[in-house]
Amino acid sequence: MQEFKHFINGQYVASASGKTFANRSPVDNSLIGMVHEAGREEVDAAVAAARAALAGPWGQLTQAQRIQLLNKVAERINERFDDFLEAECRDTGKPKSMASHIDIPRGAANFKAFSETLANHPTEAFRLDTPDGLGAVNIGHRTPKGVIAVIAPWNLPLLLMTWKVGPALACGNTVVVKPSEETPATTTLLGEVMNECGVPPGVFNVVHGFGPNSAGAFLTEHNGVNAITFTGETRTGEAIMKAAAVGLRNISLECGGKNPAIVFADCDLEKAVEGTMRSAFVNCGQVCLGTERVYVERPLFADFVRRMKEAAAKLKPGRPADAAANFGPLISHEHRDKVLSYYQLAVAEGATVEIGGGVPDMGAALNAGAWIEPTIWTGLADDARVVREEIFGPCCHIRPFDSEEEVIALANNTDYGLAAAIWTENSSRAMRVAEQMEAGIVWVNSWFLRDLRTAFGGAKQSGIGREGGVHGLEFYTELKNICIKM
Ligand SMILES: NC(=O)C1=CN([C@@H]2O[C@H](COP(=O)(O)OP(=O)(O)OC[C@H]3O[C@@H](n4cnc5c(N)ncnc54)[C@H](O)[C@@H]3O)[C@@H](O)[C@H]2O)C=CC1
Ligand SMILES: O=C(O)/C=C/C=C(\O)C(=O)O
Repeated sequence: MQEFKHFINGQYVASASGKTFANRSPVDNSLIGMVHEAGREEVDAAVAAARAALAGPWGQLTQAQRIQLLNKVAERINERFDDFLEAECRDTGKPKSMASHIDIPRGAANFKAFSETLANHPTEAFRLDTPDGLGAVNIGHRTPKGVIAVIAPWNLPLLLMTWKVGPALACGNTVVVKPSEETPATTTLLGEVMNECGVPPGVFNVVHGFGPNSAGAFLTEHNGVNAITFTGETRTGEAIMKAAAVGLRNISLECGGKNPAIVFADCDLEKAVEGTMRSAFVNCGQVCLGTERVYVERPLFADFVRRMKEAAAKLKPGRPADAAANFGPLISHEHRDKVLSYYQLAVAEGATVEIGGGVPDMGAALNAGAWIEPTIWTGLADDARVVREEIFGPCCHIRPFDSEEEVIALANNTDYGLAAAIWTENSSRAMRVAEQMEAGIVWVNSWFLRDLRTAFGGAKQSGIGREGGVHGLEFYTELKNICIKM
């Protein structure tokens, strides 16, 4: 049986308390291994190691040397692709066909993308006139923020953790990562890769555990942490913001969404159905960018619903290694209970269940897993809780609309503002509507098409700040202005 230890100062260490918790497979509830739960002692040690590394060899490296090391990390992840794939799919139950195209390649690419941005980013400079005619020059100088706490979720564990660790390290910071208690494996494995690549001890540290009154809270409350970056639920983001208020530490929050897709009658219907299917059901609907509200122009509505039902009926659940499977389980029984409570609520709120709505019979070998049916509803009111709250499961509500003005108002009628997708062949309309979306990311005729140089983050309750490309520099570095009088 596997044992997941903390990774502190370049070494795997057990918890002094001896406290562990079980990591179970969402596929069949079998025991994957035992995870050590960090107490304050381990969090203190990890933060101390990260602080020491800042002042030690890591702090002495040039930017070019750091970038070289991080490129090596990316290459090593690719060399150990199968190890990462196996670990990620065991923890999450997601199909290997998906993780091998999204999670693991992005896990490696995240270390390269930001290094390139950084290497090509110019320094700000302004010349200032002065009364003596000699002038002054202002030069922007960036330094690392210090020790960054990375609090990561379980839905795309390697991808979302490295999306933060890559830029943090490229900017010269050190990190202490707290992966989700549901998915300890790939973050633990990354420790091995860091050692194999010669990243100095203390630069990358990992502590395992839960949120409140456990590793997550101990880390975010720690006064040796200079800034906190988080992806996960909005309410957790609020708790982290409170912790960060003590000592005025910076935060970057990427939180939930209740993302709309808008399908105009002039769209390419096949592409719109294919894209909306992916956005609602990939990763069993556990993607913060995923679509849970679909608005379809009335002439197309019935046909669109029919096609979505047909496509959803063809989704094939199965074990990660099953090459024919394209639909995994939810992350846990606890999360399935939450999603199923929304399935019941939808019926109570008057939905027509077009397909799904329950738990599939997966057979004796898999029935103990956290399997759930892909579900489509129609007929709910705009103020139904199912239409307003983030469910984070494989489900969406489809509603007709009659005009552009109406659908813009409907799409924006949400507390969240992460992403939106617009399907139309009319590019003027696409731009007009995209500009009016209250969201951090808008896709036109696509979904989850990522260019890592672009800004990523949410409006309203979907987060604070932007990461990606040069935008990450604002969070991961301290900008100092040096004014030189001539
Ligand atoms: N990417 C996203 O937007 C994600 C959204 N979610 C949403 O969150 C819901 C709950 O899932 P969870 O995994 O429980 O999300 P969560 O937001 O509670 O957990 C995410 C991370 O934060 C940590 N954490 C929790 N409370 C904390 C605290 N007080 N201080 C510091 N760290 C803390 C967790 O241990 C985990 O590592 C899901 O049902 C879904 O709606 C979950 C995962 C990802
Ligand atoms: O592509 C990225 O960098 C981030 C994607 C984030 C999600 O899909 C998520 O948080 O669910």
